Amino acid sequence: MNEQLLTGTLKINENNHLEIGGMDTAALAAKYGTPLYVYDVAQIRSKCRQFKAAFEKNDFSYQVAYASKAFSVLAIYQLIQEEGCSVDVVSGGELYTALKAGFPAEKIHFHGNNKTVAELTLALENKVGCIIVDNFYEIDLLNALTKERNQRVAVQLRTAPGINAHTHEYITTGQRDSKFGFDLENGQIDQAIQKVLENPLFDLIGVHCHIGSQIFETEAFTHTVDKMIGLLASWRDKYGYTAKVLNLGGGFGIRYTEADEPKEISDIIDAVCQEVVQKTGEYDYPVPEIWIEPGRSIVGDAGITLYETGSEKDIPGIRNYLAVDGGMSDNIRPALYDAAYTAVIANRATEPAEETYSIAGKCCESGDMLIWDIPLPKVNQKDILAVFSTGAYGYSMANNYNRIPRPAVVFVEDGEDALVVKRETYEDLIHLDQLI
Ligand SMILES: Cc1ncc(COP(=O)(O)O)c(C=O)c1O
Ligand SMILES: N[C@@H](CCCC[NH3+])C(=O)O
Repeated sequence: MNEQLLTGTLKINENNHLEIGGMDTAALAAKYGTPLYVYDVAQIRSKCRQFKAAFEKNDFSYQVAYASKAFSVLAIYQLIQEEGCSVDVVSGGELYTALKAGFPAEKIHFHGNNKTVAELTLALENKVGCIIVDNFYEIDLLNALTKERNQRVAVQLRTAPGINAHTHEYITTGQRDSKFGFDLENGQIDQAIQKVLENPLFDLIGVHCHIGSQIFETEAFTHTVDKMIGLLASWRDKYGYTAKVLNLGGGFGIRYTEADEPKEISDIIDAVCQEVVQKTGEYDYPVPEIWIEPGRSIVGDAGITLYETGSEKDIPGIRNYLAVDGGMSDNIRPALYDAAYTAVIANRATEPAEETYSIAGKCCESGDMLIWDIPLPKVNQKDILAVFSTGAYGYSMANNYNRIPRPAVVFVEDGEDALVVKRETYEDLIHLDQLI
């Protein structure tokens, strides 16, 4: 096993078991059952602190807003609050969860490309810190709602900056052909700012962009900085408007497998800050606060999923399928994006690889595969398979296909474990159903 995958508190203990947060994964599987999501709390804290420290080292005003779509449950909002970060939410449901967790409303940023009146009203009623306005329809809705309520609201305008970051085409959101934000090239962003400046109840604090997800190229971020500061300088010239905030979104890549080489958080933030200083200097523009919205890079490699191994189908000369007790119902990313993961037999972690397996889920779908062709020791039934880096967009995209209950989620830290989401029961599955 590649040692690089042992991030955070992951290690192999004296029993040759994978350990996380000081807890033996085989013991966790026995205690809570499988599939089980396990999060290394220290690693989440460390990521938040790395982002913050990088901005502080550069003497920047900033907000690190955890993009909670990556993993949105009560306990994560509590943890993010403890670490002094803000959050970004993209729906009434995420907003509700954050508020229920006691997250301070003024540190919640509300996103979405089709926010409903009910969602905007919930955001206004609770006085969220900022609404990131995505489109003309939303400007009109928010215009009407702020006037009706005579309520001032801080807004940012979301732009599609036309940066084509090198990533999977389905998760690239910053390019021009995108459903998100106002186009930068065709004048729509200028129409948008003019409309926003007309309403005295809008406090336009700045501009937002997000160029995609799982990005490794620092240049994609610095290039975005150039474009955005150019936009802000043009707005100062045309409208006499000076922004307080430049929000660069999220997208910082993590290691899923040995093939991934993510940059250090501090190196990316250093480069971004230097570029901001350089470009604002060129335009003689006041250095804005920089806000970012990391999701994956905060929780992604802090999470692992534990499965129990079950049936095996060996087709000699073709492939050896090894099925686990979960699959696309708890991690849809391989099926959706061809996302690659790697894994280890958690209860025999240092045994040498002897066979090649393809890890299948238990859903009634041929595409329900978690990992193709992974070398592992000879697997027994009821071994524990630990899949690495499942903390982002795993549980949050889990579903009940085939009426498979969603897994439990456990937080571990300093040798203590805490159940933060119960395993769904069959009773939960029919909870909303009604007989005719
Ligand atoms: C607007 C916005 N901000 C932040 C994120 C978080 O991205 P990531 O999890 O890649 O950091 C996303 C998702 O891609 C997003 O759409
Ligand atoms: N859900 C995606 C990322 C989408 C990012 C949200 N804008 C993933 O699993 O990688």
